Amino acid sequence: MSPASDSAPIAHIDYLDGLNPDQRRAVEHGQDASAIPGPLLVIAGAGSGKTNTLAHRVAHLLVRGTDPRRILLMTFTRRAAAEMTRRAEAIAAKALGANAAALAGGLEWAGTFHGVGARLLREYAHTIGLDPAFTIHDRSDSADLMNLVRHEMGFSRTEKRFPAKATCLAIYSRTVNAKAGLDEIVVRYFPWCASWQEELQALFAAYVEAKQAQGVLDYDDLLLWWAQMMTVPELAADIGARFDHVLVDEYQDTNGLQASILLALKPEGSGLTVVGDDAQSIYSFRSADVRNILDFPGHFTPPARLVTLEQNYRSTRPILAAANAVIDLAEERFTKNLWSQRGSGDRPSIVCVRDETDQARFVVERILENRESGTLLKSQAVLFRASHHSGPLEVELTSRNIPFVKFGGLKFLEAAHIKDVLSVLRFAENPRDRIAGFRVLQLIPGIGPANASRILEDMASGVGTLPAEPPLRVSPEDWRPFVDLMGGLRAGRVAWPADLEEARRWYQPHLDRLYEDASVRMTDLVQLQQIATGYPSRERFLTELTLDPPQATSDLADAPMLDEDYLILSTIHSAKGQEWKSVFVLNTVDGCIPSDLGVGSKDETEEERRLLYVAMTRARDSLDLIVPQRFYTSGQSGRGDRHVYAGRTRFIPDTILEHFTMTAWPVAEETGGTNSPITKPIDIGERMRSMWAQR
Ligand SMILES: Nc1ncnc2c1ncn2[C@@H]1O[C@H](COP(=O)(O)OP(=O)(O)OP(=O)(O)O)[C@@H](O)[C@H]1O
Repeated sequence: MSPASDSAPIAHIDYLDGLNPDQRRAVEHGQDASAIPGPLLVIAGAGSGKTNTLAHRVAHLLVRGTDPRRILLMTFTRRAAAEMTRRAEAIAAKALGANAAALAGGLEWAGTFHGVGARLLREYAHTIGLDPAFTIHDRSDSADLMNLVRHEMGFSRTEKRFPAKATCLAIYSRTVNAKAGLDEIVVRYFPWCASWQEELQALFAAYVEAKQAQGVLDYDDLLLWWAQMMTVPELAADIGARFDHVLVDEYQDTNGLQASILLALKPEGSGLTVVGDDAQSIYSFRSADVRNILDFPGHFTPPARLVTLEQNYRSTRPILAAANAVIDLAEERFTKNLWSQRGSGDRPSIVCVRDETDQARFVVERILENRESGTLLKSQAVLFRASHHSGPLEVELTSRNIPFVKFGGLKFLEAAHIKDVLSVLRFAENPRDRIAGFRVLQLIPGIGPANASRILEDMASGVGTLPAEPPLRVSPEDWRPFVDLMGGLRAGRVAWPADLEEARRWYQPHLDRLYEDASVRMTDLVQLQQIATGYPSRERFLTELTLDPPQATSDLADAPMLDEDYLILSTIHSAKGQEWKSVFVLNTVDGCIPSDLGVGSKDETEEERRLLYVAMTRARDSLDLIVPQRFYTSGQSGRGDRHVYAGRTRFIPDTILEHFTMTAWPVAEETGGTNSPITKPIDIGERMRSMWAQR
């Protein structure tokens, strides 16, 4: 098998016409070979058409006759998978015309690593000793179970404070995802927990046992179990043989486990395509390892073919030049400098403002000006490092009646009433799931933690069903409807999604009793029901909602709301893969980017630099980086105007300032000061220094 020659003349194929030569090389990789092609790594710089290229590659495979069911496509979010599928199928359908019926059934193996893992584990459950009805714990459920085990082992009563449940879970998760030893992870990332290593080891062993006894898997398990399954040669061969092509998007944000799964699926790399940009690797806190992408070619003999996409279609030249200057200061990377044909435009601005209140006022003013001159709110985005950075802006937007949607940080599924109803369904799906059962039982008047524990223990050691007679201190009127509901849900008395309606009806009186704002919460539950209609079964609903919860208020909105115009607020992490005409970055100061928490090690600092790069490369035409000069410190009442001064981010040192325009806001007249016609600050400091310059 010989890979397509890079110099081969490009044949005319209509649907590939819009691609540039590099994109086309990636799309057509291996098409001349009679066998499945060898591995391909596409390094796609920001805005270079990664999504476009991957969608065309999948479409091209379909057009050339690959069975869609034999394509495994893994993306970072389920939403990205859906979008990629839609685009690939549309391109292929257009190319195939009347023959497009062959696509029916579609790309059924498109999803996230976790989602695909969950599906394979259910299919192979019997072979690997797993209950196929396992339920999946989200992070907060996992932390609750960790806490329960921690408590049962007596660690919560130790004299010296044992690490909190969230820390325990973070240590556990890092260790398994990075495929590293506990000692290594503790010493490197959690040195203050070093004296607890033995206890942590015992805790994690008990946590794993508890999960198995209850038939639950946490997020990490979906990868861990899958990776373990792939170490059995017969299973690895069987699963690998189901797919001719395995394509992975955003490869820079995969972790060691994901890489090992991929290599086990396709040890020779045949049919393997991974796409990513090492300069945009920003998820190491989830154990993503930029080395995965850097080391990918060398896993194979001969090494994977490398195609690099460097033409940026998104940003104007000055924006790209500034972003290039920022990432140029980074250490190791594949990506060379991106270039753009998108004419000239303004250089990005660094806007100094007094504080966060002025920052919010500045942003709102500019956004409204942009709207006046024809840029929809939807084409503008405000990005920030941490969800809480947008607080003052949200206040300003609300008071001025400007609609906005916030990505990242919305905790719809963590709201108590949503969790209550989902727990009812989960408990029905898997009566061994103690965390779900513990939550649901305590909704019933008269049942507290001790009573709930006892009922669950009796269930675990007995027949596995709820007792028909009410437990002590519980009235039959409260108990019987619950037993009846659970029995019905277990037996599948009504079809999905009507069982969610049943659960909600049972929950209604409890909601009214437990919450003052029951009617507001009810609206959320109605929304949950609406979301449910999009899933084929209860199991798929629970699995996918847990794995890829709605990210933003817009994910939950009704269709009419989506037609309206609204501003986008987003954490930089959640802005990944998106683009807007006009982008504002809040708090471009040291302490925010890089975050105080992100400057422990050189690797962490490098990742913060990439975060700024990701933020900057989201902009098409205009980019404002805002630098508040001072921040009010909270929690210090009675001392008046307490604040700290902040400096411009270290990632934009003086040496690259030539790529930016420096401005200040408000200009003097707006502060009620002088009526100076000067709108840009004069560098008096420079004049002072030049007085002493050697001549
Ligand atoms: N061959 C092409 N010709 C014209 N425009 C293109 C081409 N390829 C991609 N584009 C446009 O470039 C922009 C960026 O594409 P896309 O979102 O696929 O980039 P990306 O590589 O995924 O970016 P990032 O990694 O920064 O999120 C889009 O507006 C897309 O329509």
